Amino acid sequence: MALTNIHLPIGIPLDRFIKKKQEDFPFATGELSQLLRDIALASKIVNLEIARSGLSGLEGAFGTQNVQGECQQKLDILANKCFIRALKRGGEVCALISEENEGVIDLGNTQGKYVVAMDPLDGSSNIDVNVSIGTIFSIYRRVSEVGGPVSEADLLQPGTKQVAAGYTLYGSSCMLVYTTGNGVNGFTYEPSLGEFFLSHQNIRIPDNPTYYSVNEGAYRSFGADTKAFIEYCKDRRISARYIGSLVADFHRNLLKGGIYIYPKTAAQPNGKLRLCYECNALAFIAEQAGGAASDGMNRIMEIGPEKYHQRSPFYVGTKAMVNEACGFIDLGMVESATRKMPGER
Ligand SMILES: O=P(O)(O)OC[C@H]1O[C@](O)(COP(=O)(O)O)[C@@H](O)[C@@H]1O
Ligand SMILES: [Mg+2]
Ligand SMILES: [Mg+2]
Repeated sequence: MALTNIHLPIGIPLDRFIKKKQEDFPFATGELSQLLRDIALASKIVNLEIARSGLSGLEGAFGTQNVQGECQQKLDILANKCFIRALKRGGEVCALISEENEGVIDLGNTQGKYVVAMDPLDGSSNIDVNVSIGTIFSIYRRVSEVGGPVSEADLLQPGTKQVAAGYTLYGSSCMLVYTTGNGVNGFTYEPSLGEFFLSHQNIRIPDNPTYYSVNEGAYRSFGADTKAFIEYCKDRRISARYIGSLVADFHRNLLKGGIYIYPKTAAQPNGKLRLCYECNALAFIAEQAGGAASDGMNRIMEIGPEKYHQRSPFYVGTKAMVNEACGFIDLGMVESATRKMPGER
């Protein structure tokens, strides 16, 4: 029986939901379930630190740069430490890659079956201004021998090999949204009980796009195809929304319908976002919710990563919109701003 047909009551605690879902896999041994709980635990701690960062002196820059030359914020560093510590102590993860670390973080858990790629804090430019930010994670089964050394191949797997992925959104409420390949579910954090509860069951992205999200401040550096697609969205009176936190922009479009775009530009020929710990996880969620994700030419999850921090242009959201955006790129037509959809008068 298809898993998505099993309706668990709204409000079920995350722990019970994970347990129930595990029961559907007779051969499951519980490691992935425990790993998801470890991520939920770290998310609760980070959520608390974000909420009081204005009082605890955790706002502002840490004074260091990450491998991408970006100034690391204190909360980038804190979130990174929280997740690394929770995954190390959880024991299920042997190694991970993080936006905030150049190389592989070997957790010393040689018996760990899983590896993780994570963006511990997404939307860093919004940290100090009380705008929604998030954490993004992708989980893979290691390909090297359990008990042996971690290999580069463990961390450079295509998105199609994800066994689970998701994000935590630190916004007006804290939410954890994830998939294990059987639909997408969202859990809202209840601070007074210290627990996540099922609030958004079997999320499906609406087919009808309500929003398009792109940083139009960079419009002049976009290619003709991207400009044409934006004009096309305006022609269709689709509303523009751009928070500048990928997780928050993605989450809105996931619930309301729409597309998030971070295209290649003259200055960033591969775009800005990172394939391994930003694009792949959201692509998995989008596809599991009936949407799509592309780099403009290829399905994001089929791209074989060559480097931990490699960037990729990113088009994600409502399937028809992503296909349309790719259509503009295909044809690379300048005049496509007036192009009509097939069958559209
Ligand atoms: O300011 P820009 O160029 O629009 O970039 C905003 C994008 O960069 C990001 O902040 C990159 O992520 P990090 O904050 O994790 O580095 C995304 O969250 C966001 O969508
Ligand atoms: Mg990010
Ligand atoms: Mg980040």
